[in-house]
Amino acid sequence: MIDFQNVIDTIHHNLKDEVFRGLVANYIPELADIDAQNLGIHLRLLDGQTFATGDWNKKFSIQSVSKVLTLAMALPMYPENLWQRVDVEPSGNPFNHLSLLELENGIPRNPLINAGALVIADILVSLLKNPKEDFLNYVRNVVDDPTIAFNLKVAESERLTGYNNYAAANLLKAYGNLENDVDDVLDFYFHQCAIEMTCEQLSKAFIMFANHGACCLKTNQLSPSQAKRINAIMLTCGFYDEAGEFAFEVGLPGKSGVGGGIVALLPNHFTIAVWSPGLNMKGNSLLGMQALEQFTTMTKLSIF
Ligand SMILES: NC(=O)CC[C@H](N)C(=O)O
Repeated sequence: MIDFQNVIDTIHHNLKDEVFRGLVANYIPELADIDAQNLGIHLRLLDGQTFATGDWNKKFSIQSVSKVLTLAMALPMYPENLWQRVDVEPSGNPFNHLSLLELENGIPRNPLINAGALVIADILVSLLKNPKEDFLNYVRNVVDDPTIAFNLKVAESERLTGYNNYAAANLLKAYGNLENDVDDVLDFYFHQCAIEMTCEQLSKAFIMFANHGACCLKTNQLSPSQAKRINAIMLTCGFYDEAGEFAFEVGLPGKSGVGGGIVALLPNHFTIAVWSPGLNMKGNSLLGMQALEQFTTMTKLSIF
C-alpha cells in the first residue's frame, strides 16, 4: 500500500522553495497579482480517501480547466453533431493560435484550444435557458458544493483585454460555426474561465472522468464511452503544444489553466489537482508539471 500522504508531502517539500517558479499570467490583468509562492496538492482516490498538502484549500481561477467541464456538460445534450463542429486532433500550437482555424475552414482542431472551447460555449448558449447560471449550477452539482462561484472581476478583466478570443470568435462566426452572437458566446466563455475552485473542489469535479462518467449528477451524466473519449482528448490535447511533453513526463490525461491549476487522473484509481500559479513558456504551471512528474514516478501510477 502506497503512503500517499508521505508522497505528496515529499513533493511539496521538494518544490516549495524552488526559486525558478515560472511567471504568473499577466495578459489577464486581474490574475497578475497572484502570489507565485502558492503550491497546493489534493489527491482523491476513487474509494473516497483524500490526501492534501500545502495551499490545497485556496481558491484560484480555473481558466482553461473549465473547457473540459463545458464539454462534459454539452456532450450528453448534443452527442450527434458536436464532432462535426469541432475535431479531436492535437493542434501542436498554443492555446490561442488562430492560423489553423483559417486553414481548416473554421473547424477547430479540438475542444480544448480556445477556438474549440468557443464552439462548445456556443452550443451551450444555444441549449441552455440561462447559460451562465445553468453551467455554474452544473459545476456546483458535480462538486456537490453550492459555494462555487464566478470571479466577476476576472471575467471583466478578460472581456476588456481578450482580443485574441474576440478574433477567434469572429473567425468562427465568419465560417458559420457560431450560432449565437459573438458577444454572447464570449461573455459565457469569459465567465466559465473565471470560475474559482480549490484543489479539493477540482479533484472532486474530475472524479467523473476517472469513474466512467459516474458522479453525483442526477441527470446529464456522461456515458462510459463519452468519458473515455474526453480522457483521450485530455491526454492528446490538454496541454496544447506541450501535450506530448506532459504525456512523456507524467503519463496521465489532464488539463491545465493559466490560473496555474492542473488536474489529472488515472481511470479507476484517482484524480489529483495541483496549483502553482507560475507558468512555463507554454502557459502550463511549471511546478504543477514537476509535481505530477514526481507523483507518477514515485507511485508508478500512470496509464503507461
Ligand atoms: N490556457 C488558458 O487557461 C487560457 C484561458 C484564458 N481564459 C484565455 O482564453 O486566454
